[in-house]
Amino acid sequence: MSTKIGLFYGTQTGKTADVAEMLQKELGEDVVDLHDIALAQKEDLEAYEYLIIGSPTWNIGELQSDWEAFFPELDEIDFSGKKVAYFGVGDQMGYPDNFLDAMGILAEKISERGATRIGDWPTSGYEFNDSKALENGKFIGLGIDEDNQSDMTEARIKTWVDQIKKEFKV
Ligand SMILES: Cc1cc2nc3c(=O)[nH]c(=O)nc-3n(C[C@H](O)[C@H](O)[C@H](O)COP(=O)(O)O)c2cc1C
Repeated sequence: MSTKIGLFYGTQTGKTADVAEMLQKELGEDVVDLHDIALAQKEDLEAYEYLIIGSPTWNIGELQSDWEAFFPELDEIDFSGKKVAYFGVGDQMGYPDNFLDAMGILAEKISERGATRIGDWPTSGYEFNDSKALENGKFIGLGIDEDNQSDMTEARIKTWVDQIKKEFKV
């Protein structure tokens, strides 16, 4: 089992890939392996005890298409004993009723398969109506909005990385 963190992301127009790279830089290139889910196999996820999962939301409340294609395979992975953190990329002004839904859809499935979730994130500083990524009044992972709040991305990443470092104990 690798002691590194496996970061798996999907992206349509590159924004989630950019955020994935920023997270890797902040956590350390020797600590994080980046994987585009479009090219990943289930064995790639199985190899890590610590995972970060990232997806933008597309088509009003849907997973990004490569995550959608991979989604049935999640049912074949045993996530018990794995710690998983999530980040979502979305547009709170354009899609206020479905902000970051994909992050919630992935976390629900992966938690169902036995994973321990880390990396909750406050909703203050965002304006939206509803999201599938909410639990007990918090986001279940980091929320990034490159369409409306790109100036906040760097600080959000820094704060979240400090937090998950402690929660992962890396
Ligand atoms: C047709 C369309 C539908 C979208 N639907 C949502 C949505 O339901 N919720 C959301 O938060 N963002 C939504 N977005 C915004 C994207 O998630 C956002 O632009 C994101 O940065 C794209 O990431 P990517 O470049 O990694 O694909 C949508 C964008 C488009 C163009």
